[in-house]
Amino acid sequence: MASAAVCSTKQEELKKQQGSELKIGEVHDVQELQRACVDNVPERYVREGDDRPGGANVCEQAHIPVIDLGELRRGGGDELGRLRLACEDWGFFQVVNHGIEGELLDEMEKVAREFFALPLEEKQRYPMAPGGIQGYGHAFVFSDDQKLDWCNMLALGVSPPSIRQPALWPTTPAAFTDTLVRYSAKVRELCVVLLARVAETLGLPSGTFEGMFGGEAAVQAVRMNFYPPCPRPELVLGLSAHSDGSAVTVLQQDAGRVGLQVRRGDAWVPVHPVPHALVINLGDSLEVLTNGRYKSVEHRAVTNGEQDRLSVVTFYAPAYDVEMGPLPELVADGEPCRYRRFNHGEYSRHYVTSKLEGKKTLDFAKIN
Ligand SMILES: O=C(O)CCC(=O)C(=O)O
Ligand SMILES: [Fe+2]
Repeated sequence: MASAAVCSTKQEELKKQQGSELKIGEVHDVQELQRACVDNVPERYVREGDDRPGGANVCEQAHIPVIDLGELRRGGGDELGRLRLACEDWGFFQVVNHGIEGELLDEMEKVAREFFALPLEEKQRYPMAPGGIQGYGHAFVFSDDQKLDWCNMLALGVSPPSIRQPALWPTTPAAFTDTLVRYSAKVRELCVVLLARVAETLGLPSGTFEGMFGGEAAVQAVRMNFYPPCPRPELVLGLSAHSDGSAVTVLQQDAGRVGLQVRRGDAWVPVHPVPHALVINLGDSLEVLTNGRYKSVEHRAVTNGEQDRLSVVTFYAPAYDVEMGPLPELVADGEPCRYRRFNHGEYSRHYVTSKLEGKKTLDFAKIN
């Protein structure tokens, strides 16, 4: 769900039915492949041409901006101006002084790592249905000729309660649920603050997004991505290039392990983790609401031969029944309206039933 695109329970049932008809072929558990000490990767993981990582189009010189949320709170310097630039120019930035204690981030990382370290049979007690989006497995696989990502995932709907599937929440490690609940509450607060500041950068009242997202009904989902070391990292992707369907995404990653890359023109810019900073990116929903003033930006994950990597990713989006479309304030005189109006649940459904393929899913909303 490179989005808040977790289905409601009803949608989830629908997908399960669809899933039983999907022919997705053999999808290996990549940790098991890695444990088996294979020195090559199955053909379905091997990418071609531009889709391969590395090479001349990786730009080591550029870095996504770092925004100091403490400074923003104090109204110091021109941090709001820097945030505007980060949204306009990058769609990606890291936040420091974000108000979430490092200890809680560490706890979240610990329980997620403990989960992925469990034996396969234990993790398979929380299976993601073929074509499904919640549970342990591989999301976004819909056909047997589709390339696969070198990644295991645990994806869970967090909020509102109607999207939670408690049977898919691991009971081992014992602290998992409590930690995720505490973590998610803090991350949600951060999303609200960020969206308030983003509204200000657009000259809108700070409550604009929160007001229209449906309060408690706003959708929050989490995906934990675990990338084991890969014997042929130059051939595979950890996660295919995509934009997130969310309004805003909060990504926590291991200190010192680089894997996330952000599209910038024809180049890919690696994100070097700042300890205890969180990576923020704007998703498709915000692109639509801002009539393209701020764009969701493509990103992907690459693997390496030596170290595993974990990311804990929260997607925050409007409630499913919210009517989407560019905000009238952002369709300036003479400027065309670039996106049609649609229901957010409809977009979510479209997103989670499409494979990850750059920004293709957003064609759904674009007016040519
Ligand atoms: O693992 C990463 O760094 C990327 C994860 C991501 O983009 C996602 O889960 O949507
Ligand atoms: Fe993503």
